[in-house]
Amino acid sequence: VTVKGTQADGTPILDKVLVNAVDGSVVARLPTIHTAKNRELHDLKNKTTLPGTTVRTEGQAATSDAVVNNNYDRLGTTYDAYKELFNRDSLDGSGGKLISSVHYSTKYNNAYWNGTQMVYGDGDGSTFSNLANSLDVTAHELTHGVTSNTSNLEYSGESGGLNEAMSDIFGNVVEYYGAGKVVSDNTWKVGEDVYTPNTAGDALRYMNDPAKDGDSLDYYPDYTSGVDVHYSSGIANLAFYLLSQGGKHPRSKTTVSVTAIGIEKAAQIFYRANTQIFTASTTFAQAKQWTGQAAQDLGYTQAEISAVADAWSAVGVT
Ligand SMILES: O=C(NO)[C@]12CC[C@H](CC1)C2
Ligand SMILES: [Zn+2]
Repeated sequence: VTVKGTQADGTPILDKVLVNAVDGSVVARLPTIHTAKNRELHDLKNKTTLPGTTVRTEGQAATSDAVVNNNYDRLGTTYDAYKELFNRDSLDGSGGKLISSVHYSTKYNNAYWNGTQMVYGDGDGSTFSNLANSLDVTAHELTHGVTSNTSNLEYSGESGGLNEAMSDIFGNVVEYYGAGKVVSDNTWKVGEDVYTPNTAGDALRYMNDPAKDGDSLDYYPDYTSGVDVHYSSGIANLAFYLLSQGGKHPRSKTTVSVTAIGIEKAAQIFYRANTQIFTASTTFAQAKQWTGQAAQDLGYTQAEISAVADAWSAVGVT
């Protein structure tokens, strides 16, 4: 591997060449490895016509807007997590741009992926503080981009719940990575760093006890097609939590006891399933089958493969 140059942000552009050991001649040149994070930040200045004014691109210095700088940094951490944990180079696996627009509308209590880019509201200061400052929200939105480039889980019905769950799951896996690969209560809370700034300890959603938010599902038999995808996601969120940490259903909807395999192995299983096996119409039952397949493909032990099935059984996916 030779260094062919450096990116705008100083990271090396690597050139992989195959060299004849006898005379040193180059036999073959392999594709250049993308190493840039490819960030492109826009300021909507509280309007709604995307993408807004370009205010910071990859390698550019910090601006005078802390929200822009924070989101730029969160995107960097998310890029790094996907590269280090899953060897994924950006949304599309080949260095695709990370386009992010902040200050969307006025007092907007939401953030979303529009099929091409991430969009963040400032929050109203009561329900949410600025959502662009949050690592798990940023990684949640970027993961919608990963999902749209891979399984492309349809954003309705059971696949829609799985789509939202992938974003909650990897949003928190990235938060775990950003915390120095340390699991804490926050690892299982969604949006806790920007949700209700005047109330400590609460969160938008709770992966370890989804029903705690008053709306999310934690048991597949309760699922109906009319349930919002942000609530049916709780079924898969809880399965991921139980697979990572072990234990039983927090509200005793089942008595299945799940053996912990740890968050990183659970993340590898769900990442491989979402990016290599899931289809756009994947159901919860297929998610159970295909996360089990992913664990097998990864060469995990029979006990670990069984733990995957147990985690889904624990949330009523038989
Ligand atoms: O699902 C979402 N975005 O795609 C969110 C998750 C946290 C904010 C509120 C709802 C954004
Ligand atoms: Zn979402």
